[in-house]
Amino acid sequence: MSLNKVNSKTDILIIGCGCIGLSTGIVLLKTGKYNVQIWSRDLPPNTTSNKAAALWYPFLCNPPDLVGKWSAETMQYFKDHIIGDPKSGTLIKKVNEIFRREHKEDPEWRPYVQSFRRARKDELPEGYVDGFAVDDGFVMDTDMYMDYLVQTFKSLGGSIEQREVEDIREAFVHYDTVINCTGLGSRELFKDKLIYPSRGQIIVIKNSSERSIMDEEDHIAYVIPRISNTVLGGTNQEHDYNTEPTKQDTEEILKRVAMISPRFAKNRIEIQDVKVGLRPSRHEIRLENEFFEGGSKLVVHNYGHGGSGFTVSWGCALEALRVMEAGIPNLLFYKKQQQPKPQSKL
Ligand SMILES: Cc1cc2nc3c(=O)[nH]c(=O)nc-3n(C[C@H](O)[C@H](O)[C@H](O)COP(=O)(O)OP(=O)(O)OC[C@H]3O[C@@H](n4cnc5c(N)ncnc54)[C@H](O)[C@@H]3O)c2cc1C
Ligand SMILES: N=C(N)NCCCC(=O)C(=O)O
Repeated sequence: MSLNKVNSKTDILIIGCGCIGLSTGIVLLKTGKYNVQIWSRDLPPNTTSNKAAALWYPFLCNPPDLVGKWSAETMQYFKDHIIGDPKSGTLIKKVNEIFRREHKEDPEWRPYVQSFRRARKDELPEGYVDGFAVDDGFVMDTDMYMDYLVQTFKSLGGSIEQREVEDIREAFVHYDTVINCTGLGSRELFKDKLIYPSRGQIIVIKNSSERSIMDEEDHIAYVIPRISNTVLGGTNQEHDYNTEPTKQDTEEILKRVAMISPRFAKNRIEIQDVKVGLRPSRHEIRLENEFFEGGSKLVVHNYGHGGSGFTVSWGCALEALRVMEAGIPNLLFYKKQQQPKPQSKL
């Protein structure tokens, strides 16, 4: 009994076309063992992923040890396969996280990131006494990067269909193995009430700046320079589903950013755009197998990346491949179990 196979490759469906679904699809296609199709209700640029800042730096995401491992693997993957390609919209940019109070503890992901160091005094704006630094951090011009992922996925033979899945059994009609990269959509599709929105608003401006700088100690303030513009942020309103920007949040963000980067206090800021995204927040990333229909169908869950989807994307994609390949033999076993027993001749 074999799985759905065409041209001796196993057919896999991915639900979701955000940074997680696309990264996972690319990793599967690069093995040469799978035909991969994506079904997704929204396509770039209309995904949460497209609303991200985005830079490499763990944030609002757990569990800490795995996020550290997957963040480091993602940084290495970017260095090996992406940053050198100008079409990717990525740039190496030092990042500083700064604190108004002394911060004795290093971040939990420190053991995984060799380039981590403490900030120098000259990197701290007035009123800040401590900080972290990652000199080989990098940023993504999000829409450019998302288009790059779509093009890479398609160039490897992947196909994308705009299609909402209301019941996972729709997918099982055509596929034995499905990878769930629906982010916040898992709240409905898999009735996972542990995943909820954390609303983030950002401002896109013309000015650029030489580094990414963030204060996330008591509130959120960040400046993230990109190729074509700079992102100022942000907010983190849990269980808030409002996807419309508010004037109040814009004013709050500008006030907070002026404190971490005085140049924004002095210069007139030319706002190009204001965006809102709902981070898929969960107490921890769900990256595991779940069997359905008596074990004859496999769903690999890969969702709940909170404020770090881009930062852990490739580490999680590689883990999803490993988890899926550990699950498929059981699928075959269950399918064999369900085959009708040959009638005895006696
Ligand atoms: C303001 C803001 C700034 C951020 N900045 C950063 C940053 O600097 N660095 C970083 O690492 N992360 C950042 N993030 C977090 C990052 O954006 C998310 O972690 C990431 O986008 C999650 O990716 P995803 O693919 O899981 O989700 P999504 O991008 O939401 O993709 C989910 C996909 O599944 C589809 N889908 C859902 N349900 C169904 C269904 N039933 N049927 C079919 N399709 C379905 C959706 O249409 C969508 O295509 C930021 C987030 C926000 C809001
Ligand atoms: N430590 C961070 N990554 N914060 C700054 C980037 C924005 C972000 O991740 C979000 O708003 O979710």
